[in-house]
Amino acid sequence: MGCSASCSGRIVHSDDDKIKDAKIIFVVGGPGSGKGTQCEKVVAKYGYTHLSSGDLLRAEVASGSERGKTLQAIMQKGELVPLDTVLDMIKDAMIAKVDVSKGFLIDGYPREVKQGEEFEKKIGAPCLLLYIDAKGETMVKRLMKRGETSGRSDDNEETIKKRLDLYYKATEPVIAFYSSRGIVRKIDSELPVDEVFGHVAKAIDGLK
Ligand SMILES: Nc1ncnc2c1ncn2[C@@H]1O[C@H](COP(=O)(O)OP(=O)(O)O)[C@@H](O)[C@H]1O
Ligand SMILES: Nc1ncnc2c1ncn2[C@H]1C[C@H](O)[C@@H](COP(=O)(O)OP(=O)(O)O)O1
Ligand SMILES: [Mg+2]
Repeated sequence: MGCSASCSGRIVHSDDDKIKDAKIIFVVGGPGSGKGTQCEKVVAKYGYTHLSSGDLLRAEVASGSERGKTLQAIMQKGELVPLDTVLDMIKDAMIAKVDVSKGFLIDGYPREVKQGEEFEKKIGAPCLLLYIDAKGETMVKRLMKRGETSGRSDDNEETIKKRLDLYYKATEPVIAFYSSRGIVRKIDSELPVDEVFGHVAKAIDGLK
């Protein structure tokens, strides 16, 4: 299903089939928990493709497009951008890389259960969810520090508080949703970066 014979008679898999069959890892955790930090290390060790929804959105903002301006206003308030926007961006980015990718780290998505459901309808199922867990006060401290140099308009005290509240309300239920499927690995991100990565690597090595 979903395959078609090309003119030469070879079986051709559509882009949709290829991304559906890719190895997909969701990386979920609060703002400042260390998702991006760990993803970089996974890329270095395993060669997976790192797709951060936040980075994709910030690239759109940086392009100066009309859509980028709308997105910027939402992100500055610490709110979630519309589901379709972020899912389309992720899907396009996956299609662009699927032929050369060993697997995908989807960082910062899903941010709510509905995003997970739509991802599975339009793309495919994850084989692992890395739950990067840190205390609220740790996340705030890290983000305030990151804000000194990040240039991110959402790394300020007021927006950080809103992002954290939204994380607890909307994103934590994502973890319960996937726990029942047995694919969640909880990673203690209070530890030093390399120790955190030791646990991340163990979770990835446990994949078939
Ligand atoms: N295990 C850790 N210990 C101390 N600081 C960390 C750790 N992981 C990340 N950080 C720092 O916390 C900040 C947020 O990390 P980042 O990876 O950008 O988080 P996220 O992508 O989840 O928002 C960064 O400045 C990073 O250097
Ligand atoms: N999956 C998603 N759905 C809706 N909005 C998203 C999103 N991912 C990112 N955004 C928007 C809202 C976030 O507050 C902002 C920054 O996201 P991020 O870079 O993933 O933050 P962080 O890495 O600090 O957790 O971008
Ligand atoms: Mg990040």
